Order: sequence, then C-alpha cells, then structure tokens
Amino acid sequence: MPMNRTQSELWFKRAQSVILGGVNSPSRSYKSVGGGTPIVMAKGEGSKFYDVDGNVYIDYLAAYGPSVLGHAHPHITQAIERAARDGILYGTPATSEVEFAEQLRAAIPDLERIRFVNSGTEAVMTTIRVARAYTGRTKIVKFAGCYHGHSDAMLVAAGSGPSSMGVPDSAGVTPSTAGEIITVPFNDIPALQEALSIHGDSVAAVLVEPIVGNFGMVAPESDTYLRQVIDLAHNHGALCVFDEVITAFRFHYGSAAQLYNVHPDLYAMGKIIGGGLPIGAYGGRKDIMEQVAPLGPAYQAGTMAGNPLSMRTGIACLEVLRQPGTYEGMDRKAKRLVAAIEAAAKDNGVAITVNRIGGAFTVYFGSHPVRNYDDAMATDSATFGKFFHLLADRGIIIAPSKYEAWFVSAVHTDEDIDETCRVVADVFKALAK
Ligand SMILES: Cc1ncc(COP(=O)(O)O)c(C=O)c1O
Ligand SMILES: NCC(=O)CCC(=O)O
Repeated sequence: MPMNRTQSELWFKRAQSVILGGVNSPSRSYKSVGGGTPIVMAKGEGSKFYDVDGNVYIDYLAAYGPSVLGHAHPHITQAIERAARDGILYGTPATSEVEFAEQLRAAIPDLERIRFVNSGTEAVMTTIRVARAYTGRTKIVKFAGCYHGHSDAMLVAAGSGPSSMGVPDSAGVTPSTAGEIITVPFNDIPALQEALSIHGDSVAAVLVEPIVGNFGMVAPESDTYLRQVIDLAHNHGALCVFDEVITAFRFHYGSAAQLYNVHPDLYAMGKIIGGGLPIGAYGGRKDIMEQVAPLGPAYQAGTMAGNPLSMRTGIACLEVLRQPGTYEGMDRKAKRLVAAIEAAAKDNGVAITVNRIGGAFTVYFGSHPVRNYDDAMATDSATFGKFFHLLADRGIIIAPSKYEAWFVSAVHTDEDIDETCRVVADVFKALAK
C-alpha cells in the first residue's frame, strides 16, 4: 500500500504560494533527489516523525545534526519549560550563559574564551573576522566541498546544500569577496603546501571541518593529517580554525580536535550544543579572542546572542550526553545498521561505499573510496535519489541529498534499528530491479 501523502501535498502547495520555494532552507527541497513533494511533518517524538497525513517515520535526518536526543526529549522539554517561566530573553548578562560557557570549556579546554551567537553561519563568519583582525591578513584557505554556512565568503566551493542545488559558488557574492578564498582538496597535504607557498603571506586562516560532514562523512585519511594542517598554517603565520558545527559533541563528549589530539587556534560550533534551539558559538585562544569588542577592535554582536532559552537547553543537552554509554550506544547502533546496509547492497549487487564515524555515516552509490569532494561528486546521484524515495515510502527519513549524513541519535532503539535493517533489505532489492 503506497503511503497517503494528500495532506503533505496540500500543505506544500500552500507553502509554495507564500514561502519562497516552499522551504526555509533549500536543503529541504527534493530538488537533488529527482523531485517530489517534501513530506510535511506535524510532530516529532523520540526517534519518530509523524507527518500531516499521520504516517510514521524513523528519523535519521536529526534536523541535519542537532537532534542528538531525538524529538521532545523529556529533559530538554523540561529545561525549555523552566527557562520560559523565567523569561526567555534579557539583553543583559545572565547566569545561564556563564554556566554553559564553563561547561563547554570544561569539555574542550582550548575554548579559553567563548562567545555565543545564533547559528553556525554566524560562528564561522566571526572566526574569519577575528582571524583577519589578529593577523592583519585577508585571505582564507578552505577545503573544496566543506560547508561553513551561508556568509558571503563561505559560499565558494561549498558542499552540502549549495552543491545539492547546483550552486557551489553562489550568485550575489562579489568577485572581491570570492577572491579572498583559496580552495584546496581535503586529505591532500601537498595541495595545501602549494597553496600556502603561493599565498602564505596573505593568509589569515586555514579553515577546516576536522571530520567533514558536508560532502558526506569523510574523516582525515591519516591520524597526522590535522596536525599537518595546523602546523602548515602556523608555519606561514596563519591561524587554524576548526569548524566543529557538526562534529562538536557528535562522536564523544567534546571536540573532533580531541580525537586527533590537536589544538586549533579557534573553533566554530553550533547544532548539538543548542539541544535543538538556535545557537552558534565560537571561541579559542584568549589572546586571539581578545580581538573582539568590548576588549578589542573586531566587532561582533547579537540581540538574541546567549539567550537564556538556548543556554538552558544547551546545558540540558550536555547533561544527557554526559551519561555513561551515550556515545557507545550510538556507535554500536550505527555499526549494526551500516553492516545491514552493506550486506543488503552486496546481496543485490548494488555498488556502495559507506563512510561511518561513530553514530554518523553516509551511503554513497559507487565503489570508489570517498576521501574528498571530487570523489563524492563522482558518486551516483540518480541512484541516491531513488534510494531516498524508497526509504521515505517505507518510513525512513534521511536528508534529501547525497552530500549529507545519517545520524543515529541517543534515543534510537534497537527495535528502530531492526526495523530499519528490514526496510533497507527491501530497498536494495527494489534498487536492483
Ligand atoms: C560544518 C558546518 N558549518 C556551518 C554550518 C552552518 O550552520 P547553520 O546552518 O546553523 O548556520 C553548517 C550547517 O549548516 C555546517 O555543517
Ligand atoms: N550539513 C549541511 C546543513 O546542515 C545545512 C542545513 C541547511 O542548510 O538547512
């Protein structure tokens, strides 16, 4: 029995007549999966989504990362209720921002000083400004296919949504802004060396997703890669900024930098640390952060920055993530799911490559290893599109793009995984037909 999606169709039609493209973020459209009407959700509870037609789905989209505790987690809901009773926005200093910053620094000691903002975009955008202020230089080295939000400078060779929409280099970005960005392939030290040997004197920062999440999940190829990236930046008088918007608190209670035992100068964060509420944060070395007003000459501000609602929800999220076994559970469940995906693909003669890091993974259609953006682009988009729709029609939600990840959350049950394994077996059978 095909799912009835009549109400989704009606709502999406209504959406398109008032919201541009029917979506508030292009990634939510089905443009890169062969089209179709995006499913309109009515409710989330635990690991499940309920759409406006009453269909139930298991959610591996996790709102593109933040929903590490699933939907309506009681501890999060309670924190929101309590915070709402105390007033959600002060425009003054408040205790919650101090407590939250202390907890983040306790987990990631490199965050000597922190600032809260409202999105990952803002966090990265500001680290760039701070790096420029500190070094007196203008250029930024980024890695092709990494996505760092939608600030002008970051829309050069951007993976994720921009790539999925066919606009990795956005219109509306001035040539002078784009000209400040130097792009090199990920996992390629000689290319970085070459770029820095040409432009090194004018580079303010090398900016990297330490574990990439935006041309799918791609880890550094060697344990020393990130150390080499940082050392090369420093050898040329540049800073190194880690964009940990996806990775912070994703794989363990802390940063990706800690997994590789390295220390970037600045970090950008977002997503998980807000427990589902809007948030971004940046921080790092005290002498660098002191560039920012009121202590220094670089400006960054925000009416909503550090609002008690996001702070107290973030604190509540960290409280749950600290519970023993949380990350082991996500890793174990994702491992089991990936094994089932690989077995189903093999049984049906469908060539796939899966990159998994802990509870996050990407299924690429192709047999070649995916270690950079070019490799990800070379995977089969049409088959991914079919895969996406076959899953959705059987009650499994993942991101509608081959450049994103499945996120197993702390609240996916073993039964969810069992059910997903069954669906996946069926989906690969259908793909092979
Ligand atoms: C690595 C990375 N940096 C920055 C961003 C931008 O964050 P936001 O969408 O909260 O602005 C994202 C995701 O969107 C991301 O994946
Ligand atoms: N990994 C990329 C994103 O999380 C982007 C979400 C969005 O643009 O809606």
